[in-house]
Parts: sequence; structure tokens; C-alpha cells
Amino acid sequence: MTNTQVTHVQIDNYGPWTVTPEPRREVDLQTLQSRLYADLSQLFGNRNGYVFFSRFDNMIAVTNGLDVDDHAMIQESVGNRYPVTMSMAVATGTTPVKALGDATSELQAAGSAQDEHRREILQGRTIDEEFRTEADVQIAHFDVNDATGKYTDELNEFDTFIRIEQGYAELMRYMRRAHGSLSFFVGGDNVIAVCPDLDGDDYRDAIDHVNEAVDVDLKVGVGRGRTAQNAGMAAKHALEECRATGADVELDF
Ligand SMILES: Nc1nc2c(ncn2[C@@H]2O[C@H](COP(=O)(O)OP(=O)(O)OP(=O)(O)O)[C@@H](O)[C@H]2O)c(=O)[nH]1
Repeated sequence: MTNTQVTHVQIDNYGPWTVTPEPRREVDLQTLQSRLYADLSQLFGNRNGYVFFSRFDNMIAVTNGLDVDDHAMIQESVGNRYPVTMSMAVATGTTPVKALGDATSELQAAGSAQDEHRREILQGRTIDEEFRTEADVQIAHFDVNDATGKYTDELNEFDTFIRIEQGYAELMRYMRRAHGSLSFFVGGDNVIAVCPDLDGDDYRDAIDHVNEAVDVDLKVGVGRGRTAQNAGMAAKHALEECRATGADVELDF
């Protein structure tokens, strides 16, 4: 049974900051956001977590293996180095959607994202070491079949981008609604989904749905692990197995 630990990261009072005392240069905001994402990717990643940028001012991390002190250190490090602070709430659940829902509720209960008095909130609970297992995290790595031949080498970059984003939009909605999963675009033609205990038929169902809805062909490798890093690497190996065998779905368990 999966037990996903999810952390909701939110920049404090970011909206007002972007326009105070007057609108800040967009290039500076883009630089700040992408650097913060890069730093968080390293800070969570060094502890075997994964972080996804969602909207950049909000980010979602899979943090199995990190305790509250690890979160506090990451929060402090960002507070020391950036002109903005961030709040975090962490929750666990048998589905990632449920865990994230609980984490978000904790942040919302602590105050608005645009409340200047709500700063550096750190709330929630992590999984005690004794209850952690090798099956806590299930990660699916989706990839568009032959994106290079069908899109990248054929269409202009914007039309390729539209095709890939359409596949992503349909997949993220369906995996959330039908399968309690959180899916994130990670670049190129790749989507990483954080999932509860799904089986091969569930993944086939999602791939068929996306194919019927928006005519984008996907394959997926799925892995399990004690941490996001372990599950994610197993998923990548399973995806290589798809490439070797021609299968649409490969499970590494
Ligand atoms: N983030 C991330 N991006 C990747 C990964 N693998 C490939 N990409 C990106 O996806 C692009 C397409 O690569 P592939 O998916 O290998 O190529 P393809 O043409 O779809 O071929 P097949 O996947 O073999 O059907 C690459 O140029 C990279 O930008 C990965 O593991 N993670």
C-alpha cells in the first residue's frame, strides 16, 4: 500500500511583492522563480525527494524520507538567500491527491497566500521511520511515443509544444480524476505522475483515454520505492524496458 508524503510549498505574499512598490521587471521574476525551483530541486533532491514546479509560486514535493527538521532547514536556507520567504505544509496519505489536499488545507487554515503576516509557516507530520516501506511511493514516467519523429523534426516548435501540452493536460486531468494521481510536465515529452497503488490495467486505461481524447500516443514505465528518487529511477528503467520490448506499459514490481 502506498503512503505518499507530499509537501505543498508556497511563496509568501508573492503577488503583492511582484508589484511593490511598482511592478517588477518580468525577467527578474522569471529568474527568481526558475532559480528557486532549481535550488529546491537540489535541496529536496539531495534528500531523495522530488519537487515539481506546478505554478512556480506554488510547488509540490514528494518528500518521503524527509522529516520536519529537513523541511525547516530548506525553508531557512531559502529565507536567507532570497528576497521572498516560503511556507510549507506536509501531509501523508494512501493517495497523493488526498495527501496534497490535506497539506493545502493546512496552509489555507494558516492564512491567505497574500497575507503579509503569514510567513514561513511550517506545518504537518511526516512518516515515522519505523513505518516506512519499499512500497510507499509509486511513480509513473510517461513519454510520448516517437515525439521526435512525429513532432520535433516535423512541426514548428510552437505547434509541437501545443501537441505535447494537450497530451499533458488530458493526462493530468484524467489521472487526477480517475486514479488519484498527481502528474507533472518535466520537460521534453515527459510527464511524471505520483500515484497510489495502481496496476497495469489502470495505466493502460489512462493511455487509451489520452489517445482517444487528443490523439497523443503514450507509453509508461512504473516504479516503486521508499523515496521519490528510488521509485523515479525504477520508473525510468521500466520505461527503457518499454523501449526495448515495444510494450506500452512496464511495471518494475
Ligand atoms: N525530464 C526528462 N526529459 C527527458 C527524459 N528522457 C527524454 N527527455 C526529453 O524528451 C525528449 C524526447 O526524447 P525521447 O522521449 O527519448 O524521444 P522520442 O522521439 O519520443 O522517442 P521514444 O521515446 O523512444 O519513442 C528529449 O529530447 C528530452 O528533452 C527524462 O528521463 N526526463
